[in-house]
Amino acid sequence: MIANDDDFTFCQVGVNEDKDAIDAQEVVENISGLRIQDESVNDHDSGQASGILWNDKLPRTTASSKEERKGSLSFSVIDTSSSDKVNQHVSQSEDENAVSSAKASQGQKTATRKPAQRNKVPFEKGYSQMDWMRLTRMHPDLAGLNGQSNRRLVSLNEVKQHQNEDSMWTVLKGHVYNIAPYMKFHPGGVDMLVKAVGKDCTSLFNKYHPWVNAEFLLEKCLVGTLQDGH
Ligand code: HEM
Repeated sequence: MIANDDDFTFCQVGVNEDKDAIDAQEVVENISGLRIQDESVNDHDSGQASGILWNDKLPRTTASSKEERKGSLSFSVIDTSSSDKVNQHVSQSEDENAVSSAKASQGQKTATRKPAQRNKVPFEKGYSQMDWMRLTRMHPDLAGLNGQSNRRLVSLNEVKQHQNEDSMWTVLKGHVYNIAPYMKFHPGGVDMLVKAVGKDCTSLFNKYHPWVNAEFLLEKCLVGTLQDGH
């Protein structure tokens, strides 16, 4: 039954071991900060919530030092793919659940791994990711469209012209967003996000966090689609 134990290691947080798998899963889905790996929305949500919980106090570091730390891990996954995120989350919940039980099976590799240090900045009061989600629900025009359609084609030249306080446009994966409203909510900090303004930030975005579901996060900031060939 070791294999079964491994399958549900992170489900055991606060869960009676006698419960069957379905019960355990229900409980896990109700615990804030634990990830739910099958749904992109929840994936994104949990990534944010747990990220806030874990890393507020960590100092900001450069991308290269982040890589060094990752390289120093006994774990062989280096890139920041979604599966890496899953392991970080599992690792965290297992830490909280006294990993020191020292099971040595292969599936427990993640349990002994310390969560990677991250470059997150503490969010200001009122600027948590939950606050952002609330704002996206309540605000009538985050993109600043003033009635214009967000289905129009936008040239890169036009993107470059929007670099002021209220209107900061960027291109991400072919979509044009006004990220001005998101600035203070960005968990990586304003200083980082400001680098995206007026240009295509796709490669920067993918460098730091390819797992982030920006299509969902910035849905209400959509201004248009980047015109082919600018
Ligand atoms: C344009 C859309 C962007 C969105 C929606 C976005 C969103 C996010 C989110 C949700 C996180 C938290 C990730 C997590 O907890 O796993 C994050 C962290 C971060 N972001 Fe962004 N971001 C964007 C662009 C950028 C850009 C262009 C840069 C770099 C120039 C950047 C740098 C960072 C850094 C350094 C972190 C902290 C990384 C970490 O937690 O390890 N972001 N961002």
